[in-house]
Amino acid sequence: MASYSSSVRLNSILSCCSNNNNNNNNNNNNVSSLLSITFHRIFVSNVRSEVVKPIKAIEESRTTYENFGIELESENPQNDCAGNNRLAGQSTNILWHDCPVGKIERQKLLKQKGCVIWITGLSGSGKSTVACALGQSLYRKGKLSYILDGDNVRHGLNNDLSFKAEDRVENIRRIGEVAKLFADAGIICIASLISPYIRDRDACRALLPDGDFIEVFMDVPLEVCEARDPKGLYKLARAGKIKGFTGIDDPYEAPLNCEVCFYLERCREIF
Ligand SMILES: Nc1ncnc2c1ncn2[C@@H]1O[C@H](COP(=O)(O)OS(=O)(=O)O)[C@@H](OP(=O)(O)O)[C@H]1O
Ligand SMILES: Nc1ncnc2c1ncn2[C@@H]1O[C@H](COP(=O)(O)OP(=O)(O)O)[C@@H](O)[C@H]1O
Repeated sequence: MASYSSSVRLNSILSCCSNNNNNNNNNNNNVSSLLSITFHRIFVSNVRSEVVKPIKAIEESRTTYENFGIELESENPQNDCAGNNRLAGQSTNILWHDCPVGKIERQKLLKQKGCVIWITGLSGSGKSTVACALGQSLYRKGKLSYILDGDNVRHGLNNDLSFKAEDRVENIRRIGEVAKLFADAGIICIASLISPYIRDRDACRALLPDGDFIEVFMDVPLEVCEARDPKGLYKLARAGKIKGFTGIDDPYEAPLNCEVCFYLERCREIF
């Protein structure tokens, strides 16, 4: 059995993330090579999601839920449990403050291109495993990356959020914003979370320049994830002890046009 990390080959990720030219060259141009190397089991699609709306990270503009086109369905959709309005941006009379040292300078310093690699899939599909393998390989190549793992972020920043639909939306929104900051810092940000809704993932994509958001789908069937069940959560969900578990009694919307798809058959070749 090959180790997870040794099976990762990242030359294309590095070429995608390296900053040899400063013309903001689209990472998308390199995406094919990018993750085609990551694992032998990668399939690459060059087609970007049609769902993506052309909302871009215009620094002067605020990000609001309206940008995301999100309609929450709770009784008081605009209020979170603390009674705060989460729908509309609450910060008014604010102006963006620019610094002479920006993303381009930071990227030059780090000799890499900041971007977001967004790994989505069911619980147990292998998101964290792939995220760690990528992180290790990048580290060995001298590239600075940081993993935002859904489970881990819920221990801190997002520990006020449940798994209800509106809280998952907020979870993804916050992690999307944090990931964007990491990318702006010039860091290769690996976000690994279930992120079950297409619209939320596309909203995160729309925060970044074209090509800087690489969506990776762990296309592993529910039966396989359930058989793995490393944390025993599927068993609890089947027993009705966890309500609203993704794939059991909560939805998962598979990507329509992600950049990279890990198929189970290919996974078997390695593991
Ligand atoms: N109800 C329910 N549904 C799905 N997952 C659950 C649930 N309750 C707890 N967990 C554990 O939380 C981890 C998923 O957190 P995420 O932040 O990635 O979820 S989400 O993106 O907001 O849907 C997930 O971790 P992973 O197995 O790494 O995916 C689970 O361990
Ligand atoms: N390709 C694979 N083949 C077999 N087992 C795997 C594979 N990838 C991950 N695993 C195992 O599956 C379980 C879930 O992996 P993990 O990365 O924690 O998934 P997730 O983060 O999506 O919940 C772990 O026990 C891990 O060792």
